[in-house]
Amino acid sequence: MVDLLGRHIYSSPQVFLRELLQNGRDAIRARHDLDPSAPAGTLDIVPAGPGEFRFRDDGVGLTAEEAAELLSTVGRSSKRDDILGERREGYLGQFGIGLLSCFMVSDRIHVTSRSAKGAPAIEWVGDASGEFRIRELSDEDTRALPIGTEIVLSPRPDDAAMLAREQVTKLAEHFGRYLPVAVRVQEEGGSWRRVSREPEFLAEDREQLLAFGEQVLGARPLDAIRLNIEGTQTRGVAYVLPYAPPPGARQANTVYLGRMLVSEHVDDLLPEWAFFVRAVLDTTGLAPTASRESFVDSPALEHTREQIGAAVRAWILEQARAKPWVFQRFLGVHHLALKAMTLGDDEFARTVLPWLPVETSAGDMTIGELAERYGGARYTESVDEFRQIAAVARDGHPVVNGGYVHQAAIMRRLPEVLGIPVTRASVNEILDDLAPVPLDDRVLAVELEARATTALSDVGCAVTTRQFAPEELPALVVVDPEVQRRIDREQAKGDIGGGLWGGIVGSVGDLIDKRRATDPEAAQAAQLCLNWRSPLVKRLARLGDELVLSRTVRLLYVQALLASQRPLQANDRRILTQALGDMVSLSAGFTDHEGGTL
Ligand SMILES: Nc1ncnc2c1ncn2[C@@H]1O[C@H](COP(=O)(O)OP(=O)(O)OP(=O)(O)O)[C@@H](O)[C@H]1O
Repeated sequence: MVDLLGRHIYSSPQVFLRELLQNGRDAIRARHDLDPSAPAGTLDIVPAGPGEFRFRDDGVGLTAEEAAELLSTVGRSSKRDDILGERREGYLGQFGIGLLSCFMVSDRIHVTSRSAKGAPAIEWVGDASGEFRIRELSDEDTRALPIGTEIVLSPRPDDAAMLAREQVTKLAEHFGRYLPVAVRVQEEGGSWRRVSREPEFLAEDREQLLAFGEQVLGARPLDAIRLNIEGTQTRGVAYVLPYAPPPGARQANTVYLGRMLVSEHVDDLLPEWAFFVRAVLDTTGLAPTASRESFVDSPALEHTREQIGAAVRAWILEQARAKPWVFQRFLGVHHLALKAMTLGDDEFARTVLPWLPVETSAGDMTIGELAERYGGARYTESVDEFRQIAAVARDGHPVVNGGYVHQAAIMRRLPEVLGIPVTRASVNEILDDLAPVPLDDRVLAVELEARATTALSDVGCAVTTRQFAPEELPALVVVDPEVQRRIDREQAKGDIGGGLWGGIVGSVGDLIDKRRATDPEAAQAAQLCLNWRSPLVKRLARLGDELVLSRTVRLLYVQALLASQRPLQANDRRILTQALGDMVSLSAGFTDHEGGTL
């Protein structure tokens, strides 16, 4: 029996105290059902020390007949509706096995009980081998006993610590601190220490509620959302975490059943997306499993989960509408969760999206501000594209960086959800977007393009000239995303060498080459665009010295690569070093071809 309980039903012998607390609390409840004027109810625990462990309640007690039926038969319970087989409302027990958990810490269970129904008191003794005996006490002995039940356990030497004061006090607090009856543990000198109290997580006072949240989370919560799900009589609070939980961390919600602790790690009571809150709840309408450490998956549980989700969602909407400062703090910590929520929920998206900040080429702003100021938006699919485009995007048409997690998907939803027109900005369009060189300068510019393209012939980069702001930016490198991918693949091919991967990567590259042969525009995809507004570029166009022009163009190319925040490849670094060396030699008037790099 002990083995069965310990290994298959209960996770730890500690639960014996939970089962005793629960039986005591149910007995008090049953006495009140019989007699509403009965005392409020007390559970007294005398830890084992010099004497034995005693647990006393002033509940309904047991008659000889009840004890024989209920205590001596596994699975018999007075708290179950025998016709429906369901737990009776207001009671915690239902399975008829709880008392047996005491065999995990003691070989013998000794029960003395006097029933509120007026029968003679009884003594019931059961031992772990399955033997039990029961006897009725004399009238005199019955009169000497208070109404209620006392359970005495004699610890096995191995389990002595489990029944001693320190551990018993800890367990009584752990499981029973919020029971709606007085739970007391006897101190060394004989006085009583009360461990039960009103649940802080149901406190009316907000400050008290937040102070308790701080104890639960180890840091002050961003806010406390009160929960009250009437359908399953579930009440409590959801604390908004002030930090982002580690990815993949399981939810850890604390749940009480009829104010008795079920678990501090319930992970299926909240919707999955609500990982940024931690709930502390009391329920009476959900059914526990036999181990009493989680809840049975049922429509009631599903309903509760949905209702909690709705409350958390309503809280977010309320902050977005009425408390922008709280919403900003929330966003700072949980923006990923929030973005994910807007993808699947239109109504939520409609309210929250205007408040969501985005990075644009005209600075950070919210989607609402973007729509108000510019009437619409352009966005990129990647951070890389954004960097290239942002450098030259005109003020009237800012571009949103869609490269962050969920951002591009959110941008695509704006027309449908908020009616804001949105277009995808692509690198290919940038050059078309830029102003052409003035007519008077065209000839000079075309000449410069040809000379500069020759200077960069080894890197395969065509050069164009356009006008754009700011004039301090002399050049831009514009790389078609497909070309960028190809460059990366070539790089990978070089790194990997032959072998299987080299072969696969190589054949993908070949496919692209074939496409390019039939698509002349694609071949032009990587370009260096010189800024005709830059005084440096204009001077360069009038420069007669081909060598200085070539080295300057190569330096501008590397500088433009750096400006687009792309890491330099080995070849780019070689160009930089060589061009710098050459420039130093040239400015020193050094023209000897033998020793230098010229
Ligand atoms: N302290 C007590 N006072 C009065 N009756 C009790 C007491 N403890 C147990 N009983 C009776 O014995 C029955 C069996 O108790 P047990 O703890 O084995 O199961 P349970 O409380 O009914 O259900 P569960 O296994 O879910 O705890 C109870 O239904 C109750 O009627």
